[in-house]
Amino acid sequence: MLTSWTADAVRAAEEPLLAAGVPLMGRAAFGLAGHVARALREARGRVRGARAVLLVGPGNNGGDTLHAGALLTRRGVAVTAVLASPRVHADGLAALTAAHGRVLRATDGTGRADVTAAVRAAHVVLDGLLGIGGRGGVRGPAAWLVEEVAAAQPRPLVVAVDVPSGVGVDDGTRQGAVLDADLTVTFGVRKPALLLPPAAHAAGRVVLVDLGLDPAGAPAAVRLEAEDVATLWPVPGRAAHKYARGVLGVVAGSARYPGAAVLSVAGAVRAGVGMVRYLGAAGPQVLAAHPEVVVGDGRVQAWVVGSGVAPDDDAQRERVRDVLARAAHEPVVVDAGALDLLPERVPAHVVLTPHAGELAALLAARGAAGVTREDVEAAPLAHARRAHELTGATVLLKGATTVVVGHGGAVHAQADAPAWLATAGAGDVLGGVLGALLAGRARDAVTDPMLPAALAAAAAAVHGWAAHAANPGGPVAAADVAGAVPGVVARLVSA
Ligand SMILES: NC(=O)C1=CN([C@@H]2O[C@H](COP(=O)(O)OP(=O)(O)OC[C@H]3O[C@@H](n4cnc5c(N)ncnc54)[C@H](O)[C@@H]3O)[C@@H](O)[C@H]2O)[C@@H](O)CC1
Ligand SMILES: [K+]
Repeated sequence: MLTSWTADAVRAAEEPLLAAGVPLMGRAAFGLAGHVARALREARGRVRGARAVLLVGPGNNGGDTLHAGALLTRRGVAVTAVLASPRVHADGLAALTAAHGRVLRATDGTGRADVTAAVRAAHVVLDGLLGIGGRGGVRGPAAWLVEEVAAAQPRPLVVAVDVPSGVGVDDGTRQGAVLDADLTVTFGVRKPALLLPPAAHAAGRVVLVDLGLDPAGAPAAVRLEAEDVATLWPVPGRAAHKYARGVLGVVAGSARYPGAAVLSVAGAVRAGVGMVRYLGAAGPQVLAAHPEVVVGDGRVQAWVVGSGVAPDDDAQRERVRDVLARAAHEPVVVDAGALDLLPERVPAHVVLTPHAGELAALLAARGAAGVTREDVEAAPLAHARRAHELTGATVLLKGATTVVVGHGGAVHAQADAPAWLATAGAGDVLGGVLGALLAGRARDAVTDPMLPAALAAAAAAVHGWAAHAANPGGPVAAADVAGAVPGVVARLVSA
C-alpha cells in the first residue's frame, strides 16, 4: 500500500528528529542528488558534463535543492541556481557557492536573459520553489520561471523536489501554474498531493527518500497495490456454494438502454460473484449475453442500481427505491440514474459511483448551489468528501485517478487505468465488479464501515488493470475490460 501524510503530520514527525540533531536536510539532499544523477545517467549515459538548473524558493525546499546542487557539482555537473526569492536558505546557498555553483537571480529583471539561456541549455531542472510550506501557488518571479521551463525546447528533464511546487499538498489541487515533473523525489513519506488528482498528474514517477520519519495516526490518503487487493478479494473456500459466495441483485438498463444492464452484469459475473439476479426490462439481452444470470426477484446479499436507468423509466426507478429502502442491511452500489433517488442519509455500505458531472448534480441537489463539473474536477477530494459528509455514503468519484472517501473520511486514490478506459460503458462494468465484491463480503461490509471504501478502491484497481490487460497500450471496449477481469483476479489471488 502506498501511504501519504499531510504537511502538518510530516512536520510533527520531523520535530523529534530535528530536536535530536538528525541531519534531515542533509539526508534529503543526498537522496535527491543521487536520484538526479541516476536520471541523468539514464537520459544521457553519464552524469559528468550535464547542465542542471535549480529553481530555488524561499524555504527549506529551496535549501534541499541548493545542497543537492552542491553535491551534483562534485560529480561534474555544471549547476546554475536561479533564486526566485530575495532571501533563500543561507546554508544551502553557502554550500553551492563553495562548490563553485553559479548563482543567478530571477528577482531583478535585468538578469532574465541569462536565466532564460541557462534554462534553455539545461539537461535537468530541479523544482525547489515551494515544498510543504507553500501556500496559494507560485507567483511573481517563480511563476515566470515555471513558464520559462515549461516553454523550453528541447524539454529538460524536470525533477520536483518533495512535491511539484504550487500544489495543494494536502488536498491534491493545483494552485495555479504547476511545472509538470518527470520525477518527484519526496522526503520521509509521500504527501497526499502525490496520490490525489489533479496534482498527482504533475508528479511523474515518485521516489521516496527515507528519512526515518514515523508519522502518527492514520495516513491521509492511500493507494492499494496488488497484494492489498488480493487480501480484500473474496476467494471461495472448498465448501463454497453459490449462495454462500454471494448473490448480487442488478437493477440496471432498460428496453431502451439494455447495454448498461449487460455490462453491469458482465462486470459482476467476471469478478466472480456466486450468482446474479437481474431486475428490469433488459432481461432477454442480459440472458443472451450471460445465460448464467437469473432474471427476477429473490434473495440477494448486495445490489447494483442505476446504470442505464432513464429518468422516465418509472418501473425501474420504483425498483431502485425499493432497494434503497432496504439499504440499512444490504450493501448497494448506487450509480448514474439512481443517484437522485438516494435517501437523505445512508450507511457507509451504500457506495455512490458518480463521475464529476453526476457528483456536481448530487451536491447541487443537496444545497451546494452552483457546483459545476469543473469545480469537482479541480478539487475531486474536497467534493467527494463533501458528498460523503452530506449523505453518509462511501463515495467513489470516477476519473483518470479515482478517489474514494469512506467512513471516518478515509481516502483512497487509485490511478491504475490507462486513458483508453475513458469509454462508454466502462463505469457500468466497474459497478458490477464492485457489486460482486460487496455481495461476496456483504456481512463484513455491513459490520465494518471502513471496508466498503477499501472494496471500492479494490474494484477500481482491478477495473484499471483489466483495461491494461485487455489490450496493452491500445483502445479497449467496456465489454473487453469485463472479459479481462477473470485473468487479472486469477493472477492476483494466486500470486
Ligand atoms: N524540516 C526539515 O528540516 C526538512 C524539510 N524538508 C524540506 O523542507 C520543505 C518545507 O520547508 P518550509 O517549511 O521552509 O517550506 P517551503 O520550502 O515550502 O517554503 C515555505 C516558505 O515559502 C513562503 N511561501 C509560502 N507560500 C508561498 C508562495 N505561494 N509564494 C512565495 N512564497 C511562499 C513561506 O512564507 C515560507 O517562507 C519540505 O517540502 C522539504 O523539501 C526536507 O529537507 C526534510 C527535512
Ligand atoms: K518543490
